[in-house]
This record gives sequence, C-alpha cells and structure tokens, in this order.
Amino acid sequence: MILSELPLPQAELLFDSTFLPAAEAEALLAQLTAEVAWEQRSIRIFGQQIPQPRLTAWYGDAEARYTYSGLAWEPRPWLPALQGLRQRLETATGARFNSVLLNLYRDGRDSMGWHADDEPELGPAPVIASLSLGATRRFRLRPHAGLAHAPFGLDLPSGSLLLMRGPTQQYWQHALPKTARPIGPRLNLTFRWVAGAVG
Ligand SMILES: O=C(O)CCC(=O)C(=O)O
Ligand SMILES: [Fe+2]
Repeated sequence: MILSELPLPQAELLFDSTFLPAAEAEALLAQLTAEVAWEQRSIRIFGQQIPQPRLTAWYGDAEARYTYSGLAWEPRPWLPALQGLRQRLETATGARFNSVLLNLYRDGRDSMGWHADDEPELGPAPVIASLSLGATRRFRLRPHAGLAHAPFGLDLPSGSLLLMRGPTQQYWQHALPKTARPIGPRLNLTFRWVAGAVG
C-alpha cells in the first residue's frame, strides 16, 4: 500500500489512490448498494426538516452511538463485508475503528456540505479512514479556525483511501460538492472510532 502525504499545513492527510483493486471496488459497490439499509434522513435547519441530499447508514459496535448533523445514530450490527474492510483498514493504518458511516451519492445532484468531523464523541484528533467506491468525485478542503491557506481539491477515484488524522478536523473543513456532470453513483465509507456514552 502506498499512502502519500498531502501537503497541507495543520493537517495529516494520507492518500492511496489504489487501496482496492478496481474489480474488487466494483464488486463491493454492487454488494453494499444492495445489502446496506440505506435511509434518507432529514436534518433540522431553521425549524424546517430538510432531507439530506444523499442516502446514509451507520454500522458498528453496539456502544458506538453517535450524534451527527444533529441526528442521533444507533449503529446497526456489522455486515460481514464491512467487518472485512474494517480489519484491512486497521492493519493498513495501525488505527482502530468501531463504526462506519456510509454515504451513497446517487448521482451528481447528491452532495455533502462544508463540515468538520469534530463531534465530541470522536475525540480531539480523530483518525478517519475514508474509502471511495464508484464514480470519481471531487473532495474539497478549506481552512478554518483562523488558519490562512488556499482551499484544496482532490479527486477520489473508486478504490481510493483517504486517511484524515492529527489536527485535520480542527483546522480544516471538507465538502463533497454537487456536479453537473452526468455521473453514476458513488459510495463512501468513513471508518471512525466513536467513544461510547461513557467516553
Ligand atoms: O463522501 C465523502 O468523501 C466525504 C464524507 C464525509 O465527509 C463524512 O462522511 O463525514
Ligand atoms: Fe466528513
């Protein structure tokens, strides 16, 4: 595995464009699209319930409860395919993961807005392993918390792994913008360590 470091200050971003072979990424995309219990959840913005522009699901160990975008998540028990990925990512990164958030961007109209994965349950310097399957989408990063730097963009092809750790979530936000290009679905998995109710 070749994890190369992206040159951003106050961040630790490691990238492997070919973590999974193309054929395996394609097979996993089909399998997870079919097997995962996808939901379109709504978030409350200014008193209105707005459906998220993507489908999501949350799997993990029972204690990995999580609040994300103001939504409370109870993890579903691991699917074998997700367990297998978790083990490989733990071996490849040396980090531990007890849960995974899955996002399904059905086409270029689906997206994720600017945010940092800085919820208290993730701890001060979370390690997040982000695996992409399917259509290549542009991942954007912009500085926050007083950091002065130009924004940064990176294409995430099928089978690629982006590891975010260290101070990344403290000093940078990220987003997955819509695109007008006619493209197929993209499935993204972000493996995380979530401290349970006690942590
Ligand atoms: O789809 C992506 O690449 C980003 C997903 C993300 O930022 C998240 O799940 O928090
Ligand atoms: Fe994120």
